[in-house]
Amino acid sequence: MSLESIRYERGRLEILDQLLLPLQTRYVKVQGVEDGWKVINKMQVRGAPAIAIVGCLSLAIELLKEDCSDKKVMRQEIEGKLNYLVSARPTAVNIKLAADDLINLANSLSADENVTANDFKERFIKSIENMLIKDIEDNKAIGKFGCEAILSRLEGDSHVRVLTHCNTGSLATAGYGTALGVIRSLHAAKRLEHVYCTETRPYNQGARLTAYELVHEKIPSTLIVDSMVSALMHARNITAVVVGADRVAANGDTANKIGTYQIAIVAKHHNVPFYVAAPLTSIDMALKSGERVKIEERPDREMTHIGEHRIAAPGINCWNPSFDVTPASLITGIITEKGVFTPDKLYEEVPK
Ligand SMILES: CSC[C@@H](O)[C@@H](O)C(=O)COP(=O)(O)O
Repeated sequence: MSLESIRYERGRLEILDQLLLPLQTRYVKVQGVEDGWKVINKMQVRGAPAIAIVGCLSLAIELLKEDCSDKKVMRQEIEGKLNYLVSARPTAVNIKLAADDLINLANSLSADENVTANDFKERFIKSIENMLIKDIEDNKAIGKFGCEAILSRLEGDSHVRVLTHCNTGSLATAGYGTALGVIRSLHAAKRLEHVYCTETRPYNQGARLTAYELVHEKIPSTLIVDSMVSALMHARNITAVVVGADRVAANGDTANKIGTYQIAIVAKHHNVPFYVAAPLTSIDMALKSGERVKIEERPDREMTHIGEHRIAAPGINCWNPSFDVTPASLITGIITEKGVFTPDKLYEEVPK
């Protein structure tokens, strides 16, 4: 069974505390929007799709407890709470797009005279709950399309060696994963020889989370530190790089975990195809290019310490941007649940 980052049943939400992994497995209760904001902001739950789903589910939990018979009041509260949740982390677009959709839904339910306050609440909560199912379905489709795209470039039935960065698996989504879903699909098709995952400093999503998932799934894998990527491509004949995304602009520029950009440059140099695997909910068509993506800067402590242990010289200044933007020109294809798009065709071909 794959790892479960989000446990939900109506009225009850728990998330696997990713700050404690891989050494401790502890679920944290999310009792409403305030808790939702905190677990996202502290990165107890992280990964663009998981952030959106947990944020919205925290609202579902809160709404269920409330006894409100005025649809207009409910609509107004919903909008305020969603905007608050979006502010927990700024770079991933999924939660913003989900919030926009939910605000539209709340507006139309509120305006519809045939909808009672109870119907409003029920339909609104149901729509949030559906995100869990849809995310897994989308990830499986991403896995299939990505697997086909990578294999289509090969001659015969040779096996592939893939490099990935950060964590894009079950822990970052409702299940299955995006880039890690592609890797899972290659493995299921018995065409994966090996996957290499980067440590992903400073928060170590690769060493702590991806490595944990790969070991758990018994997928043949090796951990490297971020500065080994060039050496790996030179020495190990990598077939493809697959990474996730926090926000893909309309021209294909992609914001993802810090370090993605330099991997894309190295891949270009070594003629290794570089894929971004992301659901359509990670594509921000309102943003022309990656130039204006707001890049979250995280506390120095993530760099200076590992756990409670200080590793950096006291007094040193730190710069800790959590994401970078890979230009579209370095990206071979964007793998979505609707197929694989080259960045230059993204805007015109992706179903709106
Ligand atoms: C399917 S997760 C895609 C991205 O969100 C992932 O690659 C990433 O950058 C996660 O960053 P994080 O800071 O851990 O939330």
